[in-house]
Amino acid sequence: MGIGQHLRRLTGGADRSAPLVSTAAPAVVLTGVSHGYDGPTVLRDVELTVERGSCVALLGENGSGKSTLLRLVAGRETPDEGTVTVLGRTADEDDPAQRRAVAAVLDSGIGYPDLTVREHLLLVALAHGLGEDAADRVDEVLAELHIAARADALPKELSAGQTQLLMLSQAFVRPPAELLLLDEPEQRIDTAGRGRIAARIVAARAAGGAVLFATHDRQLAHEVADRVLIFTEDGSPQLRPVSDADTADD
Ligand SMILES: Nc1ncnc2c1ncn2[C@@H]1O[C@H](COP(=O)(O)OP(=O)(O)OP(=O)(O)O)[C@@H](O)[C@H]1O
Repeated sequence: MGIGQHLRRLTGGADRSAPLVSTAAPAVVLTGVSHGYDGPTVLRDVELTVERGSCVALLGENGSGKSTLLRLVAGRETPDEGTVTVLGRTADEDDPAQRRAVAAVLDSGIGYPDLTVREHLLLVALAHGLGEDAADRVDEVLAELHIAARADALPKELSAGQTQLLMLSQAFVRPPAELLLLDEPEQRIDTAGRGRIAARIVAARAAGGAVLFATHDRQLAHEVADRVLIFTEDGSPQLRPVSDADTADD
């Protein structure tokens, strides 16, 4: 399938008449959120507000619930109890207004095995309305994240780190997101690449976006976040200033 067909499938059903996302509401509000799967409760009575222009790093050991919280905010899961609102609306990844406002990189699955790196990014740029500026924007992001040399490669031809860079590039090639959700963006990325990702997160905040990201890299948290949400075994993460990042078990 070519990029044109993918684009028609991606945008064909979009509801362009959807009301604009509220400009006054905080980027994210969790109220009394509890959630679990088949076993013990993973998140318990979570309260969290993330304002626009701020960045919260989610810290905690493996299995403590960081990805679960991100999926709830992305509207990919519905909490067992409580409410999750994004820009004033109930979190829902199928809400067209939220699809425009939220950029989420939560897993490493590449969407289109038959599209090259450049075509992936072009598809995202066009789907977000960049029109005739799309190709230039793609070139900028390819250069900025140092993957231009692999622009014509298919996903199966990429290294693990290059795959991660492609995933992250999709969040940066579109117009600045009002909310950026990243699950361990640093994974499989070399030191220089981590610096470039840190710069991108800082730029997203400076443009007025909110950022929520899970990480095992406390240094990255110190560089880009203003607060940390420290996950513990009891499922009730604690919000702290970023200066407390080193108290997390991770
Ligand atoms: N789809 C699922 N079905 C059942 N249990 C799940 C599912 N997803 C996550 N879990 C469980 O929920 C708990 C929290 O998982 P989660 O992925 O949120 O942790 P995490 O903090 O992101 O971990 P890591 O640092 O390893 O990525 C774990 O015990 C995990 O096994």
